[in-house]
Amino acid sequence: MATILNGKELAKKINQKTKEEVVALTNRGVKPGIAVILVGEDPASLMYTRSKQRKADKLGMTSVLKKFPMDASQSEVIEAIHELNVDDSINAILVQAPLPKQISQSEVTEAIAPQKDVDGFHPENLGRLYGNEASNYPVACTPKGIMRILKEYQIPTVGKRAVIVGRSILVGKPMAALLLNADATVTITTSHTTNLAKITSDADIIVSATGIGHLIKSDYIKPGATVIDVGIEQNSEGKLIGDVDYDDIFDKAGAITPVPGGVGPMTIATLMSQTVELAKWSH
Ligand SMILES: Nc1nc2c(c(=O)[nH]1)N[C@@H](CN(C=O)c1ccc(C(=O)N[C@@H](CCC(=O)O)C(=O)O)cc1)CN2
Repeated sequence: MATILNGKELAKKINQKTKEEVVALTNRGVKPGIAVILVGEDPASLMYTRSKQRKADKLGMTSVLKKFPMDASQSEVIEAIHELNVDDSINAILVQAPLPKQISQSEVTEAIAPQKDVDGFHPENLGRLYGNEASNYPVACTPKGIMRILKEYQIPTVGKRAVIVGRSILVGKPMAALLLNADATVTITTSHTTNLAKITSDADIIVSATGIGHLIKSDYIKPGATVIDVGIEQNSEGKLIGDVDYDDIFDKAGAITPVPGGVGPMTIATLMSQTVELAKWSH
């Protein structure tokens, strides 16, 4: 039977610490501030941006939401980013993904000042991550949150085989760098990889981030493997499911993150704690 890696509980602990740090910083005249840019009306994105704002408010930070219609131009969005880049009350800026087709994720990301790039997607910050620089730069929140889960549950990475399914800038690529920096042997695959099950069943740690519901079944894992599920979608019955067929692998895996309550809450908790770090580094 697998150990359940409870991201929701760990996120609560991290949020409590973040709250204390916000109080301490605010008393020193530095109130951390986050700005979220949302383009369009995608229901999931609306929910996530609201939840980021609510959490920031609850933790005592300044929070700003800049909403643009679905047909907004890239230059309008970049203009808003330039204003936030020079706004001293804002330490962290993020543009909610996915974006409509007329807007390039990489161009808007590059417009964000690297020292305010709380998502860690700016090429300068990705370069620092791949260069394994020691500290003081932001890292993508979902992979950083996953590393915190591994640490909390004392899951070793040194010398272990890790297989990542998905190669996005949001999860797959930064996850690979973090695991490499933690001395794991890393393979990046995608849902198109030939003989995917053969590769994943060699892994001590699997991180799946494809958005394909129940892709990872028991024949994809080796006994005792740690399985991290980043996928999230609603099935035909309206139930939230992940990339991993939880019931199918439960007796075979060593540890597993549930959906919901695993990686998702850690993404938001890491976003908040990283906003505080950016505020500290800026002073
Ligand atoms: N600019 C960014 N865009 C997106 C990111 C990101 O890190 N930066 N990640 C995802 C969406 N996301 C945050 O933005 C996110 C997704 C899921 C959760 C979460 O807590 N999920 C819950 C379930 C919630 C539900 O009821 O639907 C869980 O897993 O328990 C938080 C944040 C894409 N865009």
